[in-house]
Amino acid sequence: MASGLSSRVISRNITRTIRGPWNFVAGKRCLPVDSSGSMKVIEPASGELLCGVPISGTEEVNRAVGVAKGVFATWSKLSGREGGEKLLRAGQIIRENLEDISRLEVQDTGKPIWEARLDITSCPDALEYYGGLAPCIVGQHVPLPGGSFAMVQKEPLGVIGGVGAWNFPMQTCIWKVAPALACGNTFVYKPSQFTPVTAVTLGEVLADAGVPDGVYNVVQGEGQTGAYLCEHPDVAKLSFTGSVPTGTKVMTAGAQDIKSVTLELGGKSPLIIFPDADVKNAVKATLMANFLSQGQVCSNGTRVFVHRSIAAEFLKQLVTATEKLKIGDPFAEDTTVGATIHEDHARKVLSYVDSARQEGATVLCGGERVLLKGKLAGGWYLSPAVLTDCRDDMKVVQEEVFGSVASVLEFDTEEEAVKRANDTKFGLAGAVFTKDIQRGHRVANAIEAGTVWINTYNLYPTEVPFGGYKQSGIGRENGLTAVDYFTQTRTIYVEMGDVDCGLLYQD
Ligand SMILES: NC(=O)C1=CN([C@@H]2O[C@H](COP(=O)(O)OP(=O)(O)OC[C@H]3O[C@@H](n4cnc5c(N)ncnc54)[C@H](O)[C@@H]3O)[C@@H](O)[C@H]2O)C=CC1
Ligand SMILES: C[N+](C)(C)CCCC(=O)O
Repeated sequence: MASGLSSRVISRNITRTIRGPWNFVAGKRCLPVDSSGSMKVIEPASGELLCGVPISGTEEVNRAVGVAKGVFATWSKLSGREGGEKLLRAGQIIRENLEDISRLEVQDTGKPIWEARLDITSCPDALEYYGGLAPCIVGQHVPLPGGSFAMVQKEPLGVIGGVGAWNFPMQTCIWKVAPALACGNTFVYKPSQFTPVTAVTLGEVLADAGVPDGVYNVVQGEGQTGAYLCEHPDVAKLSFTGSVPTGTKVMTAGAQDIKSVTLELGGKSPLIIFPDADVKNAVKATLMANFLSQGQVCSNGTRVFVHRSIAAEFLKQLVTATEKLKIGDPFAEDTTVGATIHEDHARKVLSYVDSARQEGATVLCGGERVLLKGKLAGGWYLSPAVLTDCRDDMKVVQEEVFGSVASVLEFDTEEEAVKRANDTKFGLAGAVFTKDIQRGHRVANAIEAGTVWINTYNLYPTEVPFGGYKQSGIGRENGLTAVDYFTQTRTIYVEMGDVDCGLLYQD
């Protein structure tokens, strides 16, 4: 049979406007069967109502999990090539609709359109990677004494419950769904209440790609809906992205039924710049490490350790580059800073700048609300902040701000920089900037984090694992490693001789 990839006859049923219904169960958009009210979703760019979304109750979560459980037997029995081909096709559909989906993501998140295009491009990257990998998810044959042998099988877990954050809505969802489905699992996902849109778009994409109804489902709601999903006895595994306090709750819920749990949590990552570094590249990386998506990125390198000998020059270049960032309409092609997700979060980010000032930091630029005109007047636009005169014990240096606030700290020796870099409860990421290859590797190996970049920042190709040390999480997403987190191992022992039971049996 011809591969779906060579065929251009794929129907396109993607909803391109902000329009409900917002649940996706059994292969179509639908209303929840029970609901405890409606969420008002605000468009970050304007502060105006984007849509109202009914909150799914226990009955709806039961329905979605039941549907996913019902189709598990069919989906998990497909060969890797049959299932994988559908994921490849889904990737192709997203590529062909990239602009429309990116625009939905901008409306939902307030991030600049050029960034949304990059985020959405990473979605087919993941679908294609795991679609291609699916036929290679195989077990082992283990020869044993006397001609006996064992088959070690990689088996899916069952229904996966996914809960996501608001900063990378579709990417976060697909990083979970693509490997989970490639391993033969089915899925129920609850997006963040702030960004309900593109998880539903993914349902339409997968349906168009021929993924059977019920393999992927979406329920909507706040923490309570997430909790129902995590506590559901028929959910085999939980995969969560969000804050540490909620991650703790998800893990606690999982503990009740001994569910496997993957957690992608927060960070307070170090970016260490040595005197031999290329300063322009270090400045570019510092922008990437702090100001993408309005600073709302878990892996951000918000503790910028700069060697004292180059600190003045580095700060000069960093402030110049930061002041050139263009705050504006997220849909404008030249905008580099869009809207913060919502007012409460913006106020929290600004409160960190205030606390830094009170503790003695100097704000070299930014850290203020910028009022835009017309339709954008209600959005919360914050100017990216660069802080100096920082100390390790300041609140802004200790806690995850999740906003555009870079704290610059000076250091004298490599040993000191590494020690201070690791003095945190988090361990998601880090980076080292140097032209000295030995030092680069030595420091990268000493940083206690799941990802360390040498001479760059915030790149996460699908091919490489991503996840945290310490309180930044458990488990890994992406790469071959993700397969281990969405499968379980069954050993079948085949006896080829007589049963040897020692002295137990006497002829
Ligand atoms: N990956 C990361 O590092 C992220 C960190 N954050 C941090 O968390 C702060 C709060 O942001 P939120 O979106 O409110 O993050 P959150 O961790 O509260 O929520 C993340 C997701 O978990 C759901 N949830 C909440 N309570 C739950 C429960 N008991 N059981 C299951 N699911 C539950 C939420 O509805 C949402 O979908 C941010 O200001 C930021 O500091 C937020 C998003 C991502
Ligand atoms: C990989 N990344 C950083 C784009 C998204 C990971 C989760 C997060 O920031 O919430």
